[in-house]
Amino acid sequence: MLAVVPPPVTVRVPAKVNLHLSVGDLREDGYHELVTVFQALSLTDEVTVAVTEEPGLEIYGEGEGSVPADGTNLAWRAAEALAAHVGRGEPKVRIVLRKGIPAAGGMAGGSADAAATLVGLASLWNLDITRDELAEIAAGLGSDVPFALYGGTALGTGRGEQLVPVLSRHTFHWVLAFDAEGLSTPKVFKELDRLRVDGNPPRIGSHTPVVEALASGDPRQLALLLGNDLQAAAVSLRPGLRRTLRAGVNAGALAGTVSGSGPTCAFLCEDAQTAVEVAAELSGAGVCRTVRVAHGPVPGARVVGGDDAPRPMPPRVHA
Ligand SMILES: C[C@](O)(CO)[C@H](O)COP(=O)(O)OP(=O)(O)OC[C@H]1O[C@@H](n2ccc(N)nc2=O)[C@H](O)[C@@H]1O
Ligand SMILES: Nc1ncnc2c1ncn2[C@@H]1O[C@H](COP(=O)(O)OP(=O)(O)OP(=O)(O)O)[C@@H](O)[C@H]1O
Repeated sequence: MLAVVPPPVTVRVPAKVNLHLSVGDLREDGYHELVTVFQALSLTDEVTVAVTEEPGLEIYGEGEGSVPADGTNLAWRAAEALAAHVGRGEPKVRIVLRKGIPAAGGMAGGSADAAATLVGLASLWNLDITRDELAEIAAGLGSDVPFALYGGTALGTGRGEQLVPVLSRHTFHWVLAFDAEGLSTPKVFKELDRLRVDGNPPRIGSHTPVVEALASGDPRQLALLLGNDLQAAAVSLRPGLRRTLRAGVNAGALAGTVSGSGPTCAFLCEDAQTAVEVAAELSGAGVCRTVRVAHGPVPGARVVGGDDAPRPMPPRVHA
C-alpha cells in the first residue's frame, strides 16, 4: 500500500523582550517567582519540520556552530515531549532551524524554537490539539516557551509561564544590540542572588504603570518605565553592557534595557524612522556585534502561509 507523506511545515516564531521583569524570591524548586511583561518582536526564527526516515536537526544562522544540534536542543525536546503526549514513539522528523534570534541572548531563542516545533508538528501530524494544551507541554520545556506560542504582549507570573494578555494599542519600534557572546540564564539568576546577599541591587516596582503605558500607546511614557531586575546581574557579569546601554540612548533611543537575562540590549525608539537612525549610529559605535531593528507586538508561533510561504515540496510517496 502507498502512504502519502505530508509536505514539510514551516513555522515563524518571534523573539521576546521583557518590558518589565521583577524577580522575587528563590523558590524551593530552584526557580524565582517572577512578574514580567513580555512583548513579542518581529525578530524571528523559522522552523521547518518534515517527516523523514533519518531523524535529526539542522541549524542555520544565529548560533550555527554553537547551539547543540543533538537531543539536548530545545526544539528536539519539544518534538519528544509532543510525541510522548500523543502516544507516538521517537519522532521520525527532520527539524531545520533558521535562526535570526541570537543564541543565549535573553530573547528566548531556544524557547521560540521549541514553541515553533510544537505548532509545526501539531500541523504535520494533523493533531486535534488546542493551543492551551500545547502551552501545558510548553511550560514543561521552559518558562519562556508558552509566551512564544501566544506572542503579542502578555503579563507573565509564576516562573514566567502563567500568562494573561495585555492590551497594547500601538506598534512600538525597537533597536536590538547583539553581544559577541551569550550569557547563561541560570548564571545570571545566581549572580542576582549573590548581589542580593552582598548588597541591595535596585528592584523595580509594580508592573501596573507599564500596563497603563501600553494601553495608552505612548512610547515616551513606556520608555520611562522599562525595568529589569536582572539587569544589575547581567551588567555585573558583562560590564561592557553599560557602554552599550549608554550608546543607544546617545544615538537617540528613548530608553534602553537589557532583555531578560541578557546580554542583548533593547532600545525603545519614538518611531520606525528613528529606529533606523539609531541602528545606523549604534552599528558604528563599536559596542556590539550586530544591530537589528524590530517592531512589536507581533503574533506567536504561526504556520507560514500566503505569498511569503516557502514553496511546498511536492509530496513524496513511500512504498
Ligand atoms: C529570564 C527570562 O528569559 C525572563 O523572561 C526567563 O525567566 C528565563 O526563562 P527560560 O530561559 O525559559 O528559563 P528556564 O529554562 O525555565 O530556566 C533556566 C534556569 O533559569 C533560572 N530561572 C528561570 C526562570 C525563573 N523564573 N527563575 C529562575 O531562577 C533557573 O536557574 C532555571 O534552571
Ligand atoms: N534551539 C535552540 N536555540 C538556541 N539555543 C538552544 C536551543 N536549544 C538549546 N539551546 C541551548 O540553550 C541555551 C540558551 O539559549 P537561548 O537562545 O534559548 O537563550 P536565551 O535567549 O538567553 O533564553 P531566555 O531568554 O529564554 O533565557 C544555549 O546556550 C544553547 O546551548
